[in-house]
Amino acid sequence: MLDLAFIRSNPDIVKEAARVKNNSLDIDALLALDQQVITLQKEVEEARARQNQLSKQIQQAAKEKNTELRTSLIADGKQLAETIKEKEPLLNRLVDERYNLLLLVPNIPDPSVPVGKDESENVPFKYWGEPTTFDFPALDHYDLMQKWNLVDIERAVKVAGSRSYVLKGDAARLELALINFAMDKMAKKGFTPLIVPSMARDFAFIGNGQFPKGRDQVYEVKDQELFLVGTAEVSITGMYKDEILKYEELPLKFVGYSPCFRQEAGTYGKDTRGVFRIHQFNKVEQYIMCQADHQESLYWFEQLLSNAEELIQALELPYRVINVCTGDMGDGKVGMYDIECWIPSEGRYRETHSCSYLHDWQARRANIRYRDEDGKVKFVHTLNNTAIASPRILIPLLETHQQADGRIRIPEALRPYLGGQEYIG
Ligand SMILES: Nc1ncnc2c1ncn2[C@@H]1O[C@H](COS(=O)(=O)NC(=O)[C@@H](N)CO)[C@@H](O)[C@H]1O
Repeated sequence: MLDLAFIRSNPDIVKEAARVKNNSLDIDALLALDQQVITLQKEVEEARARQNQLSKQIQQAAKEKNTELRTSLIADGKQLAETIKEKEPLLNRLVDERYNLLLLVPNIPDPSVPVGKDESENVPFKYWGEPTTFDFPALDHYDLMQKWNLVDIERAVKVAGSRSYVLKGDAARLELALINFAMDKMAKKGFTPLIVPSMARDFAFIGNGQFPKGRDQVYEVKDQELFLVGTAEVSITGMYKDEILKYEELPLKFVGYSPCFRQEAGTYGKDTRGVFRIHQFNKVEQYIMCQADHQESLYWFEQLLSNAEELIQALELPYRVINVCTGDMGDGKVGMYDIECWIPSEGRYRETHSCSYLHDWQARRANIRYRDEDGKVKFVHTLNNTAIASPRILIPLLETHQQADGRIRIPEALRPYLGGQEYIG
């Protein structure tokens, strides 16, 4: 959410942000509604002030035994009370309506963000490692997993329907190794490990930005006022709702693990083979709350990116980093880099990590503030990036490290988490 004062004084900037983000919100309609609220607010306040004045005059008239004046003042008071009774519910309804529209206002993308309509206009700007080639017939991740009995999709689908999977044997151990590896690495960098709830109340989704717009992607726990998170980011934002932190506490650095659940509405028929796009997965999430300063946010944005790069390099996976364009970045972001790992069987890079900074767009929605060194209360800035998301990361991992004899080499960095094991198969 943006500061209403900012929207009032910069309608064109906000309209341009909506345009480049394919956001259809009518900013003029929001501002017209805002004007209605301001006018009505003034009328109700003036009526209240008049009421206070009247009650003093009525007391005065009573003191002076001026019955005639007192009677007419009381009649005025009744008239005023009627006016307030009629205007107040309307004012409250319009304030709610305005709030619901404010939730749909996009953040302003940084000037460095490429303007584009969709992911085809994202801009790759960094490559690491050469795309893997093989001098033997290489298998894709699903064939590899079946070869080594690492997955059972049929039985998972029996239990949970489409886009489900069972990780078996070394794949199950590999996922846990990756999660521990990521948590350890991030903890060593001073990020506080968290294992957060995967069920959260609606205010956490509103605060994080998944509600109201992305509600169709979220599973609901029936009759419980609870929803399943698609990322630990939601739970962490919700944890700090309505709090006022001290600037000395900032930056808060979390590495949060949670099972993640996504309806993947609108992706019917896309990425249906294997475990690329599924309803439930596990993710280790980097999350930062820092002081409300653009340079501070940029610093942590770069830090979160390089943390993820370090992890991927340790897994020896070729990747590239792309600057996500306005049409693909979503409402809340100021800037967003995706990391895409090379998938040999597809002969292309595919997203495995997503790194964003949002200034105070989330913090304003979740009302997370801090008292700065001058004692001024401000909304914090928030940022997030994937550390590891599995099983998607298993796809480049298994494919890239398959050997001519069919076995899969385990990168050095993971071996301590697998009892020193060097190969799968
Ligand atoms: N449906 C899915 N199936 C498997 N993996 C997924 C799915 N959705 C997202 N992911 C993984 O989770 C990563 C982060 O998801 S994201 O929506 O892009 N971004 C976030 O959730 C942010 N909180 C940063 O992690 C993706 O890059 C991808 O690796």
